[in-house]
Amino acid sequence: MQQKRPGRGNDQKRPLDAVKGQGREVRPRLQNKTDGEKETVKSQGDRLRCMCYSNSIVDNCGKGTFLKLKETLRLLNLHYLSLVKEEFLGYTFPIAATMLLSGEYEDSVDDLLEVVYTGQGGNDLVFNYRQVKDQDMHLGNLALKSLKLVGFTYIKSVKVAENVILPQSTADHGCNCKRICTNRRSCSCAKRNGSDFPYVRPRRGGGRLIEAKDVVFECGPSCKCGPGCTNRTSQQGLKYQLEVFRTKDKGWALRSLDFIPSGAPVSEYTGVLRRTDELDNVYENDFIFEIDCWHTMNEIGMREKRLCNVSVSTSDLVGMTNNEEESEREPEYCIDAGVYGNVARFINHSCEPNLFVQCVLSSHHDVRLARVVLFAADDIPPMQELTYDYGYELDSVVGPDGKIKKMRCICGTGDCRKRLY
Ligand SMILES: C[S@@+](CC[C@H](N)C(=O)[O-])C[C@H]1O[C@@H](n2cnc3c(N)ncnc32)[C@H](O)[C@@H]1O
Repeated sequence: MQQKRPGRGNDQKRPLDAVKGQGREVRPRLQNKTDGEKETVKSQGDRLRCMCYSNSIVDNCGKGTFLKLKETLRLLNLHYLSLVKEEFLGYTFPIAATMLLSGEYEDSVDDLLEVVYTGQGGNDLVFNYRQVKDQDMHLGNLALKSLKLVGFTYIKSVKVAENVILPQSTADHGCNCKRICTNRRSCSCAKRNGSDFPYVRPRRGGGRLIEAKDVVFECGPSCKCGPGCTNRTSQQGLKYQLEVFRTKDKGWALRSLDFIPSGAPVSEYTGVLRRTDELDNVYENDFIFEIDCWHTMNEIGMREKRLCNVSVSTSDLVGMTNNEEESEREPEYCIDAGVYGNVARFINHSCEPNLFVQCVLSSHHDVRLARVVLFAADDIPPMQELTYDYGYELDSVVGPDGKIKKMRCICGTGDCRKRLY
């Protein structure tokens, strides 16, 4: 039996009643090497990668400034940790709360949006700053280790595996509108969405999805409209300042520092677009998202169709099958965010989520390879954990021993189903 992985599941039970933000996030990567009792971090090659808040980073500052800042931040950290002692009960200290870039490592790279953090120590500070030995697992490196960070590389858009061929965008996929699509009668992309635009118009505070749909057809590379077209909303990157934070019992999680209005796109789920059958014997990857758009549209398994009054014309779609046996099979493709991914990989499950999953087609019309985008299901106040319903079918997850695996859900909501799978 194949392992069922998160897909759109039951989140479509939450219709968007009425559809009523630039951020970067901190996520360092640490690759530990065990060398007998002593752990080391190889500085060169095994790089630590992170996305950072600009105000957490002081780059290339003079040595005096650097030391002063370091001390200030050390005190701030101590103060901060004493305030949040409760929250960090059970943690091994030190905990990395801030990361400083000193510009004193030969392999430091900072291209403004993305910083490659190369750890602490092992460089020749007196002579030429070159890396002369492996870094030890102490000081800042130890602080990162205590957060049990697992290595992954941040990618803003999906990476396609070598054996997956993404259909080319052709002229008949595109509309002929100029600059911004506004006429729902003449825009061919609007027509595919049931002769209307899926997003609220710009003059009404655009960029929010009006209702959850089986699939949203956005404008893409073959369209004549420009990048600012509202019908490209989910392609416009992160709008809200998102923060990866540590929970007491669910590991890492995601929240927003900004208010997010209902219907706003929060993040695409990025990772490597793979064939699902390649992952049949993979049991230790919690970051696989099955693209089950077609299955949801056809209520296959326990999936429920979207509550929308416009059905998608199948002539606009490719990748479907009329063969019952084939259609009952598990989704053919998935997004694997185990090694490459973005903030979305940190979003936990909730039985009463504040996000929902929306399949979006923009550069092609193959539903099996649709983009997976998370939208706000409600108005979400700042600092509230962001969650979606993983939609696992109970008893569908099997371990390497062939036995059904069960996982307790600890979302803590009133309607909690008590089991994740
Ligand atoms: C995609 S990851 C989410 C981020 C994860 N918390 C982390 O630390 O990287 C999914 C994993 O998070 C945990 N998780 C998420 N939601 C949960 C929930 N409601 N109850 C229990 N565990 C949950 C489970 O271990 C699950 O396999």
